[in-house]
Amino acid sequence: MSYPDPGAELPRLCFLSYRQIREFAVPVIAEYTGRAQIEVVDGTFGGALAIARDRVERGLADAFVSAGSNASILRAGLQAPVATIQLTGFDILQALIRARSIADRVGVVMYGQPIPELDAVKDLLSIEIVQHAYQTPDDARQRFEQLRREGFRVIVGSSLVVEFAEQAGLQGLLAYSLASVRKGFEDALELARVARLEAGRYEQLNGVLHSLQDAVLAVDRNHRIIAVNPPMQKLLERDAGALVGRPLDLLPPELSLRATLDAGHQESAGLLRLGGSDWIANRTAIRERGAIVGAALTLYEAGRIHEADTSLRVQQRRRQNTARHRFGELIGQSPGFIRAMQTARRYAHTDMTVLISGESGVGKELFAQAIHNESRRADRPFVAVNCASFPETLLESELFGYEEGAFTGSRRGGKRGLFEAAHTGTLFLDEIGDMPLALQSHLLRVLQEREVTRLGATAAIPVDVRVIAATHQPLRDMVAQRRFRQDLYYRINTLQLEIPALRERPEDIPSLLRMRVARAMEQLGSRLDAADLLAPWLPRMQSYAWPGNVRELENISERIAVFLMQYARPEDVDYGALRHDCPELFEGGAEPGPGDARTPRERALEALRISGGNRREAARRLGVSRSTLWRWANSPEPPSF
Ligand SMILES: Nc1ncnc2c1ncn2[C@@H]1O[C@H](COP(=O)(O)OP(=O)(O)OP(=O)(O)O)[C@@H](O)[C@H]1O
Repeated sequence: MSYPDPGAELPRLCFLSYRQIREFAVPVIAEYTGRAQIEVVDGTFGGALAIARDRVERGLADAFVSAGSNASILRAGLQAPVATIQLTGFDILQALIRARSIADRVGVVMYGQPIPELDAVKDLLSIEIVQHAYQTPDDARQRFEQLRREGFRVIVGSSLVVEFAEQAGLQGLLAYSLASVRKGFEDALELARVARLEAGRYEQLNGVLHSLQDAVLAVDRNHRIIAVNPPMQKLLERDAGALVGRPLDLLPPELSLRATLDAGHQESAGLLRLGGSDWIANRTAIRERGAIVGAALTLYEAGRIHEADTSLRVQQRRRQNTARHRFGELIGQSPGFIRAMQTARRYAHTDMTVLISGESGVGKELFAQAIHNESRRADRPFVAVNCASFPETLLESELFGYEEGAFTGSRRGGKRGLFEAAHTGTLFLDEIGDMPLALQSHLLRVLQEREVTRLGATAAIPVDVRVIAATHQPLRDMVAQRRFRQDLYYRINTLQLEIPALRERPEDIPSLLRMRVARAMEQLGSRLDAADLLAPWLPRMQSYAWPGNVRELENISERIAVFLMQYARPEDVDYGALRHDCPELFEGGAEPGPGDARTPRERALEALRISGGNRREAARRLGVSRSTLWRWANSPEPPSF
């Protein structure tokens, strides 16, 4: 017995037979040197199938060659190609001619069915021929014994029968011809070639199956497992050997593919719990020419989908939902501003809802971004929405998303809302006071339950979002007027942050102006020094009310930069001429007139004098709060900048 080299490139054939045909085939086997590796195995005593299975399991044979009953047994019991050495009528004729020279009574015992043509041959050869067919080796022996008892001395037959004859001292003649043996080997070679092609294809598919992170299992139409990849083996805590070929019923009922196999029922994104984890399950029917021949189950760990979802959201955030500003970029040294910064920094380290209040343009969004960027959510999305800039219905679908078909014109596949987009990050709700009352109830529900239900959907999606809201309106007054829901007010008002108006912190004006004018001049290509040039205007700027706060200051800074561009040298600047470019700075009323260079303290004292000491009136005249008026009036020195 010779074992072929498993790494060989040549097709590997396994020739399983009884001794007679084995010995007879030796010259044919020799012809295949260089074309195939042939292992010759003794298949006597019904052990052929066990040997063949072993070769299949160890991957040592691409195809098998055998004859008679052995071939039938292999075909029935082996998941591998089997070529049969077929007897032809010509083979039998040749054997009978040889037999005629020895005796005039010849017995024929063959595997399978009796050969009808033998009766015609009998007359032709003018000898007595009695034929029997057998199905099993025992059957073969009985048929042989019967002929022996009947006095037949020469028996033509299969390898097994020839062996019986020799053991009994009779003349046995093998019915096979070398041509039939050769044909058997040729068939086996062709089967091996096709099997290798299929194995290659299978290996590729198997490689794909094995490289998948998802757990995959497939069954044939008889509910037997035909494929199972490593993640599925791990999940089931059994290796492939213990699963492949076994009925699916042995596994937990959650994995059943019965409905898919029986009725073609497909399932996508079903949820099941197994091994202590949640899994998303897909069930698909495997069809061949329309008929269901098997089914496959794919499981994705729900946690992984979450991760993928988060990373997708993070990527999207990189594109659009990013907070750019940090505390380090905020300009301001006034006590009020520094207090606000310190408070905001403390808030950044919590996960609580913050309500930022302050006039328009004071920097509420800037603070919200800085809080986000200093929080543990810094590398997660920051999504900002201005509640005042959407009509009610649109704002609702923007915030909460909608399901496909939720309303006429809704997008296919639906749309996720900003709450979902901000998942794991921060949602900045600007101008929350402008949110319609009906929507306020919806928002409150989402904040309390920490899950959103898209419009038109039934299932809620859990969201982990920190909310920062901002308002320029007095929300408390709005609650009293029933324009803002009290319960929502208390829900979002957990941490309060008040950003003082710019006129209440004139100390911040010079640095903000210098910074903005310098940046604008640089962009315009001017080499003049903004800081020096601005100095003569500063008292005026500090006494101006800045109703648009820092946003207005930025706007005026740009106009100043354009104004200064017309001068080549600092000494040429006509300071009074700015009145034409920035008339608001030079308007009268409570504001200082043109050329007014008074300090805030002087202005506060003057206003108090005019108002007869009435602080409320003086503050109103100056456009500042009473506390600012008090601070200005009590500042010993003009504010430094
Ligand atoms: N302390 C600061 N330092 C630097 N820039 C600032 C500062 N405060 C505000 N800004 C700038 O002023 C502009 C207005 O700020 P922001 O949009 O944050 O104000 P807001 O209070 O949210 O306004 P609105 O209420 O109108 O939405 C922005 O360009 C911002 O960069």
